[in-house]
Amino acid sequence: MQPLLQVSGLQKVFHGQTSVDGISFDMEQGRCVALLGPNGAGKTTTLRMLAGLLNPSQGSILFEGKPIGKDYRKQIGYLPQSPSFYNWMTGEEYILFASRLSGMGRKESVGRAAAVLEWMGLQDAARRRIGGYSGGMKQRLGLAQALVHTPRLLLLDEPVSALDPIGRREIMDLLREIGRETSVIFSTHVLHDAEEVCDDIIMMNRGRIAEHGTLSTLRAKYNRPVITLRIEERKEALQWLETLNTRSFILESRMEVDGSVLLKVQDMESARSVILREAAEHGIPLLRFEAGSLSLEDVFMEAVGG
Ligand SMILES: Nc1ncnc2c1ncn2[C@@H]1O[C@H](COP(=O)(O)OP(=O)(O)OP(=O)(O)O)[C@@H](O)[C@H]1O
Repeated sequence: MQPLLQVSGLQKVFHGQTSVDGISFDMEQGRCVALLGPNGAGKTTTLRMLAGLLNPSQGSILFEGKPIGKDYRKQIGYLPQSPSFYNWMTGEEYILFASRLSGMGRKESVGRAAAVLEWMGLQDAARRRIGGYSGGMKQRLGLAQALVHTPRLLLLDEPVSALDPIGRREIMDLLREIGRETSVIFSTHVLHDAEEVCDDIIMMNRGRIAEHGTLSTLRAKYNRPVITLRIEERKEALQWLETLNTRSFILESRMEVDGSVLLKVQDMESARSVILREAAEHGIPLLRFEAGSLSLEDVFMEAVGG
């Protein structure tokens, strides 16, 4: 099947500074893709190029196999990071305005605006001025605006980052629903949000793709055994921990915020038996011993060099 989107060597340079540095990826129809990365990674710039709002310095974007052209804007819905609204308009007027801008006829606009406002839970507020909406309501209105013309691809720039926990939950629940009906790319710097709604993750850092794959392939790829250990802070125990760090079966160790030590090990079975045997022999007061594997959070931190 032909990918919905084929991005190849996409680059954006602003005043000699490269913000997006030759990224390439394909996106299948019906997928939800999270563009995940820290501040300044190039997510907004990428989304603006994908939305056709910014010309790439180099590279190409093919939508259903064709270069993006005049009609492309009708195929996509875009919600910018900080959408601005006309506060004097009512929600309904704004959505009708957005639908007309996207080329829909008057009659069709009216029906579709009502449907999308209801879907976003704004039917009761539809005749109120946007100036009186909460942050969460404005974001739902932004989603309604992006969805009103039934786009084939929805591009959402950090749709939950400015919201309080309740607003965030509302939008995340809606995103999961929307993802069942439409292909979605949304940017976030929060891994948990990406995991919650998306099938695929593109990890960006410094304008490049650091990792790309489905959640399960990324988890499998980085499925390295780790042991988390916490001991009572006694001199002999701490000395033992220091010697442990120098052993060849430990690939890497890191202190966690709660005082635990996270040990990436070569082989779980042998590492576990050595550590437990030595702890028993030396009478090390273990407070925590946990055998597991790297979380996607660790993968993300590794990929972005955190
Ligand atoms: N219009 C512009 N002119 C000059 N530099 C820009 C412009 N837009 C973005 N940049 C720069 O490009 C880099 C990437 O910015 P971008 O906003 O795409 O990152 P981001 O991943 O979306 O980050 P954030 O989460 O902070 O929004 C940054 O260094 C930014 O300063």
